[in-house]
Amino acid sequence: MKNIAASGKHLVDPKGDEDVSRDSSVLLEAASRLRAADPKIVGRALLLEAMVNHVPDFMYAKDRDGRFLYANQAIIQGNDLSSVDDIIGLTDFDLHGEAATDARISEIEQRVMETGEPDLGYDERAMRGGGDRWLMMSRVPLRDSSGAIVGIVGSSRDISARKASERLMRAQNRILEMIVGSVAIPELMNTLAELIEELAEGIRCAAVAFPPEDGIQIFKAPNAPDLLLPLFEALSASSSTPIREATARTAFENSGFLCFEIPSANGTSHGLIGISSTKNDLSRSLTEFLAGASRMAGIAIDRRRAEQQIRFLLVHDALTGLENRTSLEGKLPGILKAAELSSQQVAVSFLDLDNFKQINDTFGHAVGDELLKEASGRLSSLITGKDIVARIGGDEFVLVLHETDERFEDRLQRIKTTVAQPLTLQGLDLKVSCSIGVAYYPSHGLMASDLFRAADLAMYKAKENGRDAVQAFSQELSDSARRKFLRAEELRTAIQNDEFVLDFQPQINLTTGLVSGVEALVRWKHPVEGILPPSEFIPLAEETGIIIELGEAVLRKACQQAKKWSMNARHRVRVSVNMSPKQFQNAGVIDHVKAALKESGLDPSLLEIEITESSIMRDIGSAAGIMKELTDMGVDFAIDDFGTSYSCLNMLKKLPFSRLKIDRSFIMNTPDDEQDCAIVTAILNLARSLKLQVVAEGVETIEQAQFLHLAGCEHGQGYFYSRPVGDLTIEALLDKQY
Ligand SMILES: Nc1nc2c(ncn2[C@@H]2O[C@@H]3COP(=O)(O)O[C@H]4[C@@H](O)[C@H](n5cnc6c(=O)[nH]c(N)nc65)O[C@@H]4COP(=O)(O)O[C@H]3[C@H]2O)c(=O)[nH]1
Repeated sequence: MKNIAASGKHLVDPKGDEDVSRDSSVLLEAASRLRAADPKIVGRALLLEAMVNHVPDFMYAKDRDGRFLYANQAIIQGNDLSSVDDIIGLTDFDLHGEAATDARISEIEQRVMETGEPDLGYDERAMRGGGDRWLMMSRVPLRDSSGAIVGIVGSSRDISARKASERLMRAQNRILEMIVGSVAIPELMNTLAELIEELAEGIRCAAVAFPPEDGIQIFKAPNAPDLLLPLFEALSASSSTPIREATARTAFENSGFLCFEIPSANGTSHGLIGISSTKNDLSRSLTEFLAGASRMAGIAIDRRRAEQQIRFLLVHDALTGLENRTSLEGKLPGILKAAELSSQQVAVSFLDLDNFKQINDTFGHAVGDELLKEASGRLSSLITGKDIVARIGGDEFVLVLHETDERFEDRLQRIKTTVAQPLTLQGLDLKVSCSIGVAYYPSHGLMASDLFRAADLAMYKAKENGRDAVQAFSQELSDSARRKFLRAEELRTAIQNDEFVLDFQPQINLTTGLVSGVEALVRWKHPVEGILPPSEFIPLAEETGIIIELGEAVLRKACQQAKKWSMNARHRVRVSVNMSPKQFQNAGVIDHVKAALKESGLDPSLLEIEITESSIMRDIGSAAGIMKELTDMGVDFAIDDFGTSYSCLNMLKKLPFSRLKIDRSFIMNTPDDEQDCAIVTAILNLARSLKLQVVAEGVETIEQAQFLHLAGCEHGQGYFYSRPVGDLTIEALLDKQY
């Protein structure tokens, strides 16, 4: 019999038969029954012991003083003991020292014994195996045959794995919450690092983020070692993301950290999470969790950045990063209020790049975008303090300037000059001027909307006056805008009242001297002002969009007249009709032409449409589509005013033109001006090699006609042959040819 009486405790010997503990009546009973040597009971006792020893849970019995009466094999092995004898008579304090006191084991056991209430299913940290080991404890009172509580029976189960996965789950939920809550990136990274450190004892975590601008942000959880810091700080702030990532990864790995990338939706990296453990190797479930957590962190950062971007775009222009109209309209009333209180002036100016549309159309949108960014940069560098520069549309900017020592007019002139400095974009040398209109608070308006209108009007005036200018608002401007508005209304009514008539100017075959075609030219038979030339109303019609309706009316009239002429073989002649850029770019253009041909019954080969280069340049692809559909029907196309705008010779090759009209400005000074003669000759050569016929416009003298004929030009049009005339005069002219 083994006695541990040396420790001064009451002991029981499981094999013993005489020296027994006072509190061990249960076992005494069992012993006495065993003594009776009932083989059945002995067999059952052995079976019971075998069962208890095979259970993986920890099972034990203790006496009222907390001394082990019995412990199964799981406990024996778990405490590095060799046999049950080694534990009998010991207390948890004997086994685990202060840890047992801290775990308040005897307190709980005493309560169970005193109250008789079992203590079931409580999670407790295990006293052995590190802080991550958890047990689920159950304790019930141990009673003797009389029902008296003589000790406690307990069992516990290792739930460390479940606890670990619960921790992972909690961490995962926290990350999900952060995704949903769109938390700020530093908070996300710090929380993430802390969550990771809490997952298991001995984990150290540091995280780095690569902000889109450049540089690096470092986040450390409490246990992350400082040794990583100097390495991260050595990272170059200006390096690109791949370099930052590679350097940070090396820093982590050199310090024995395992690295997880925080991927972004666009395939780059938001940052890295580095992790190491001072205790054991990282478990598989933990590394899997970290890989998942990094991906989730990536989603959280993507989401946060997208939200920031949306918030930014609400008040900023995406291309240039300048404030947008919403922001401007939000701020201006406050600025005006402050100006009122301080009796200051404010300048509200509209700035528009000259010929931007043409540059965009000619060189493409990429160049146009670069130009806008460059102009925005220049404008931003010129404003100070509370001034605002906003982009409110295509190439339209608004500047809100406060009073300074420099006069507003001088500042705006300086801004105009700076914007117009030459620049090189995608290998192209450009110089783009700008037009500025300005209105002053309070003299030109008290409300933001009035000032906007006034500045806009002034800007249009600057454009009208030849661009590259600063124009201040004035009452006269307002009056003329009003007149313009009324004129546009008049134009609309004129279309309803059919006040437009056509004149026709013959085009002459320079070899035969015969009429080869006529150009239809519109005139407004104004009820009060008499016949008005196109220069009086076409620009306004184009500006207001009225040209589309007007153009349709002209097309119909021209087709009807040509049809009428074609009924008489002598008068059969092709009619050229001008089509303005807005009309040509209008979605219904093909239908309009088809309708005019169908209504009149005109043979399409007797219709030629004249368009200018600017009509095409905006979208060569769509122009090609429109032209193809109409040329397939038999309609011809001529390129009008050739050489006067940004020409793209490539388009001549690509688009189905049959004729090219040399602008009057090149013919005007021939044959005296050698340069003009050279240009005309060059155009004729070009047309010849592209198999295009040529019409020279504005032929006024016999010398010009002779020069053109000798140079090989097939057709001429101009006052030398005939001014634009009515249909009857054309008929008379055609009759004369027979
Ligand atoms: N100095 C001079 N001028 C000559 C000579 N020969 C012809 N012209 C003028 O030059 C213009 C030729 O038409 P355009 O270049 O298409 O230029 C046209 C065309 O761009 C536009 N236009 C005329 N009718 C229409 C129309 O129905 N629709 C559209 N969209 N534009 C039209 O108005 C412009 C001016 O038309 P018009 O005043 O009729 O002026 C006509 C014509 O009268 C000449 O020898 N010397």
